[in-house]
Amino acid sequence: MIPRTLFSSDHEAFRDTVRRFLENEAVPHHERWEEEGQVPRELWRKAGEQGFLCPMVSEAYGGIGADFLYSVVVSEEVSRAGLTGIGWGLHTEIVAPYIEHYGSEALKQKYLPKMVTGELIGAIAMSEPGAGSDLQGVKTNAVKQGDHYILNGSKTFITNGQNADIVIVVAKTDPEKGAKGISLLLVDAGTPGFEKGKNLKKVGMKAQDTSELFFQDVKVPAENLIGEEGMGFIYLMQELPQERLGIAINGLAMAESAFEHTLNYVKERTAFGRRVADFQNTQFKLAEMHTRLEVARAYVDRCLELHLKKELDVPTAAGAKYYVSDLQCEIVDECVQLHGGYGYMWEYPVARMFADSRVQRIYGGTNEIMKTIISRALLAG
Ligand SMILES: Cc1cc2nc3c(=O)[nH]c(=O)nc-3n(C[C@H](O)[C@H](O)[C@H](O)COP(=O)(O)OP(=O)(O)OC[C@H]3O[C@@H](n4cnc5c(N)ncnc54)[C@H](O)[C@@H]3O)c2cc1C
Repeated sequence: MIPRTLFSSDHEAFRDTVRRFLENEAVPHHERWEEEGQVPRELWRKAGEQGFLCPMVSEAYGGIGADFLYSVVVSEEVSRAGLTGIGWGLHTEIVAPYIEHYGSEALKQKYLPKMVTGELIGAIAMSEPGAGSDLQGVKTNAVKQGDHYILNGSKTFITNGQNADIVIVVAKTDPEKGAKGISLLLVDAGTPGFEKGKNLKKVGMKAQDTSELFFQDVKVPAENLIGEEGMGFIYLMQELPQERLGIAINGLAMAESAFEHTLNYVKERTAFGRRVADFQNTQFKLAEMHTRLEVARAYVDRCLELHLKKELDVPTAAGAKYYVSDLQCEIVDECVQLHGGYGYMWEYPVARMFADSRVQRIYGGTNEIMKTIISRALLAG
C-alpha cells in the first residue's frame, strides 16, 4: 500500500469525527431516505453545527477558513459510506465558492453564514431539458428591468433541487453574445414564479433529491447578480475544475470502499469447499483492482496537491474526472461479480454502489466532453 501523504493529524482527527457522525446520524437512516427520495434538512443543520459544511468559507462570513482538504475529508467519508443522498459536496465545493469568489459583499454577508450552519441549502442550475453538454445553448433568460431581472426558463436534473433554499441559475442576459451573454443569478426559493418540479426518479442515488425547476417571470433583485453581467461562462470555467476533481475524489473513495467490502466478502464466502478468495481468478482480480486503485490514488492526490497550490489546470481535472469515474464503474462492477447473487441485492453496499456509480460518467460534464477538453489542449498550438 502506498501511504497517502496529504493529510495532517488534524485532518485525520477531523476524519474520525466525520466518520463517527455519519455512522450514527446517517447510515442507519439512509435506506429510509432512499424511499423518501431525500435527506432531511435536520441532518444538514447537525452537520453545520459540527463544521462539516463550507469549512473553507472565511471567518468573516461564518466559516473557519480551512483548507480544501477538510472538505475532501467530508466528501471521502460520505462516499466511502455510500451515502449518496447527502448533497453537501455540491453545496460546499460548488455553490458557496461562486458566492465567495465572485459575489458582492452584501451577498456574501447575507448567504454564506447560513450556508455554513446548514440553515440554507444551495443548488446550481445549469442544465436544461434542451441543453446539458452544450451549456452555451441554455434558453433560460434574464431581462434587466430597473433594479431587478425578470427570469424565465426551466432547468432539469438539479441536485439538492427539492431541499434548495437558494439556487445559482445560469441564464442568458444577452442572447446575442453567446458565451459572453451568460450570467449567474442567485434566486431565493419562495420567490413568486419560481416553482420546484417533481423529485426525479433515478437509477441510483435514490436519497438524493434531483429536480426540475421552473421560472416564470421571476423578479430577481439586480443585487443578486453574481459578479458581473456576461461573465457567467468565465466563472463557470474557473470553478469547474474543482467540481470535476470533486467527482474524482468521491468516485475513488467509493471504489476503494467497494473493494474493501469485496476483500472481506471473498474471505468469508465459500464455494466448492473453498473460500472464494482461494480461487486464482479472485486473487488476480483483487490484485488488478488494488493496483488500478493505487495508480488512480496517486493521480488524484497529485491533482489535489496541485489544486491546493491553485495550479490544477482544466484538462488535468477533466482527466481525473473521466479516468476515475470510468474506473469506479469497472471496479464496482467487478466487486458485484465477486459477490455473486448477493452483489445484486440492494442490502449489500456493492449493489447500491453499482447503481450509484453510473451517473458519475455523466454529470459534471460527460466523459466525452472531458475527452474533448483534454484533446483540445493537446492539439492546441
Ligand atoms: C443525477 C444527476 C445530477 C445532476 N446534477 C446537476 C446539477 O446539480 N446541476 C446541473 O446544472 N446539472 C446537473 N446534472 C446534469 C448533467 O450535468 C447533464 O446531464 C450532463 O452535463 C449531460 O447533459 P445532457 O444530459 O443534456 O446530455 P447531452 O448533452 O444531450 O449528451 C447526450 C450524449 O451526447 C454526448 N455528447 C454531447 N456533446 C458531445 C460532443 N461535443 N462530443 C461528443 N459527445 C457529445 C454526451 O457525452 C452524451 O453521451 C445532473 C445530472 C444527473 C443525472
